[in-house]
Amino acid sequence: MTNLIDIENLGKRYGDFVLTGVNLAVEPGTVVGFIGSNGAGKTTTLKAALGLITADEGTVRLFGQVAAPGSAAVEELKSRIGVVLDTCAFPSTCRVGDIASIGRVAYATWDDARWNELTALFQLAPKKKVADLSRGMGMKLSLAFALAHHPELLVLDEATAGLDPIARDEVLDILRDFMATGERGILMSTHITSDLEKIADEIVCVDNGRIMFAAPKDVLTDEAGVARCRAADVAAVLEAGFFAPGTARVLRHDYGCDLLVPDRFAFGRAFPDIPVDKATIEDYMTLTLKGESR
Ligand SMILES: Nc1ncnc2c1ncn2[C@@H]1O[C@H](COP(=O)(O)OP(=O)(O)OP(=O)(O)O)[C@@H](O)[C@H]1O
Repeated sequence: MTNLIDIENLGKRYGDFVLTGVNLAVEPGTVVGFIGSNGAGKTTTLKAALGLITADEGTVRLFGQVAAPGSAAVEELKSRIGVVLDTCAFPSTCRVGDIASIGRVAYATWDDARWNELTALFQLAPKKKVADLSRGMGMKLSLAFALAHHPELLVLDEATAGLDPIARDEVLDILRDFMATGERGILMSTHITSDLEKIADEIVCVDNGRIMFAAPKDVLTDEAGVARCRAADVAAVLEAGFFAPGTARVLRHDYGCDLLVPDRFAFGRAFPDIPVDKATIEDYMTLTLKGESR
C-alpha cells in the first residue's frame, strides 16, 4: 500500500539551527507520534513537509506523488490532508458559524453535516467570535475544520496542547474514530507523550534537527524498561557485557541511577536482583537524549 506521506532526507537551515537527514513516513492505518524537546525541529519538519516553508533539501511524497510547489497537482494532494498547527489560523473577527463558508470554498469534499456535528460536540457556539475563544477552544475549532473535509491524512502540531484532560480524551476518541477505516493516518507532534501512549503506533524522536530514534510504540512501552540501579549495579551490568560499549544510557539521581534497557524481560532474567520497571515514552526519550552514554 502507498504511504500517505514519505519524507526523505529533509533538510532546512535557520541560522545556527540545522535540520538534516529527516526521514519519516506514515503508512495507511498508522498514527505516528513525533516527539522532541523545545526547538528540536518538529514544527519545521511538519511545515516543510506541507510546503508551508521551503526545504533546503529532501523529497516529500504525498500519497505516493511528488508534485511541484504551487502546482495544481500539489494543491489537489494537499486538499487530502487535514492540518492543525499550534495556532488558530482563522481571522479573529470571524464567527464560528462563518467558518464553514471558508471550508466550502477551500475543499470540494467539505461536509457541512460533519462540521455541524463536530462544532456541536466541541460546544463551539456559532455566534462566538474567534477572538473570544480560549486556546483550547481554538484548537478544537481548528480540529473540526481539519476533519470536516474528510482528509485521508491528519497532520497535527501540538493539537492537544491547551486542552484539559477531559477534552484531550474527547479528541483522542475522535482521532480513533478517524482511524477506524484502517486506510487513514495521523502524523502528530506533541509534548504530551501520555496521549501517544493511548493512540500512536510509531514514535519518531527528533533532537537538535536530527532523528534520534524511530520505533514502534510497543517496543518502547512494552519491551523496554528502566532498571533502578545502584552505582555498583551499573558497573556490574556493563562488566557483564549486557550492552555493546557506548550503547547504555544512564541517568544519575540522588538516590541511584536509572538505566534504559531495550528488553526488560531479558534484563530481568540476567539480573534478577535489580528492579526494572516498564518504560514510558517519556522515560525512553529522556534517557536517550539526556542519559550519559556508557
Ligand atoms: N521562521 C524562523 N526563523 C528563524 N528560526 C526559526 C524559524 N522557525 C523556527 N526557527 C528555529 O528553528 C528551530 C526549531 O524550531 P521548531 O519550531 O521546529 O521546534 P519544535 O521542535 O517545533 O519546538 P517546540 O516544541 O518548542 O514547538 C528553533 O531553533 C527555532 O528558533
